[in-house]
Amino acid sequence: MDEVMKQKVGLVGWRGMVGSVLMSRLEACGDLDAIDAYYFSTSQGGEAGPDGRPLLDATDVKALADMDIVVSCQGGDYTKQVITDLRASGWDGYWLDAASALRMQDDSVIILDPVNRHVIDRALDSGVRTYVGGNCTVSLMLMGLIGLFREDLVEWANPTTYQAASGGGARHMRELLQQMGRLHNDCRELLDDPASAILDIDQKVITSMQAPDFPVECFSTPLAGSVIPWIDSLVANGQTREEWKAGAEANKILGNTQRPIPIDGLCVRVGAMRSHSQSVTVKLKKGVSVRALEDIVASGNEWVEVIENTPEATRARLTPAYASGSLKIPVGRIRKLSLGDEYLSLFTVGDQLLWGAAEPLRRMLAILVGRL
Ligand SMILES: NC(=O)C1=CN([C@@H]2O[C@H](COP(=O)(O)OP(=O)(O)OC[C@H]3O[C@@H](n4cnc5c(N)ncnc54)[C@H](OP(=O)(O)O)[C@@H]3O)[C@@H](O)[C@H]2O)C=CC1
Ligand SMILES: N[C@@H](CC(=O)OP(=O)(O)O)C(=O)O
Repeated sequence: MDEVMKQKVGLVGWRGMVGSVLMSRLEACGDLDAIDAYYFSTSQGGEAGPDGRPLLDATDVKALADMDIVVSCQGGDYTKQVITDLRASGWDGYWLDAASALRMQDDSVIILDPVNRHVIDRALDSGVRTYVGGNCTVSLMLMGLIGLFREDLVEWANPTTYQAASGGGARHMRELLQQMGRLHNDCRELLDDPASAILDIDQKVITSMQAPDFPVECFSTPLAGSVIPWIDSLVANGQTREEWKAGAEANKILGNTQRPIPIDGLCVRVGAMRSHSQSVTVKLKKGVSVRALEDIVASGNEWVEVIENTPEATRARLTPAYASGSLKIPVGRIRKLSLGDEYLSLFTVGDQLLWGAAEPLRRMLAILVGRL
């Protein structure tokens, strides 16, 4: 029997942070064996790639056009640099992208198949060729809350996020740790002395944070021991781009083109490493018991874990420390607000490099090669 021809898949950005997570998932899930992988680089063309063959030049449109599928984790500037010429060359392969550049275009679909497989399948049937991973916070919110959206219970949602340093990229993660180390170092002597006064230690921390040589090149301000209630640029009405994405992207993912659900809130950077958390107030369309709501949330997908609303369970399993490095989507603190029976409060966490970036791409590739 003839062996089925494997599709040629160009991997761009595979050695970056998101790309590395994607590569390890492709390997762990056996997807690499199902494709004919070609490795590209914007800076190391010609050097040996991970498969021993020379890396292809990621800006070479002819080399890209030889692929059936291109998966890019290289960033939006790269996408903008090549996509127009690539499409203009007549290439009608599938472009899968982690960057936001093409997300809101009419001819692209935002991929999060446990949430919108129906949207993806419809797009594939109608010949759509561009599939883009969603913003990490948006994807993680929908992974946790999709049960509520499916039951048509959400009148509006108001998330407040607690976003990890990894959302800014690898350099930001390093800077957070440098800041933590600097704070510890500057108060170490007092900290080691059990008789020292806590306010003296605290003064050392304040002085350290405010020192002109405190490392703030990436965040522009201390994050360790602090929070930053601003992510990305200003768009309009005082909203940041990260906040704008919540409503715009979530409704596109859900396929709510006619009647978008209002989703807006505040995005905050905190000193977590790679898992984003968010506290969401949901205005329900009708009063439903907490017990029933827990079941509905749990039914969202196989990765959701409903966490009992107790201090023990919350501390053990509703934290970045628990979710990081896994596909788990814990959802907890599920309770009604004293504002009324239709006001639901909950908290959810997820690894922003997995469901927030690499995993939707891996799964879309698996869909395209018939593995999912
Ligand atoms: N960070 C995040 O949380 C998310 C990021 N994204 C998207 O993914 C894009 C890539 O993000 P991210 O993975 O964080 O970016 P990285 O900076 O980690 O990697 C991007 C590229 O930098 C080049 N590079 C240069 N020096 C090195 C080095 N020493 N080690 C590894 N790579 C190096 C590589 O390209 P080359 O081989 O061509 O030189 C690599 O593909 C973002 O621009 C964004 O659009 C999407 C969702 C979340
Ligand atoms: N902006 C996100 C990370 C990110 O890359 O988002 P996007 O894929 O929408 O550009 C964060 O800072 O946490």
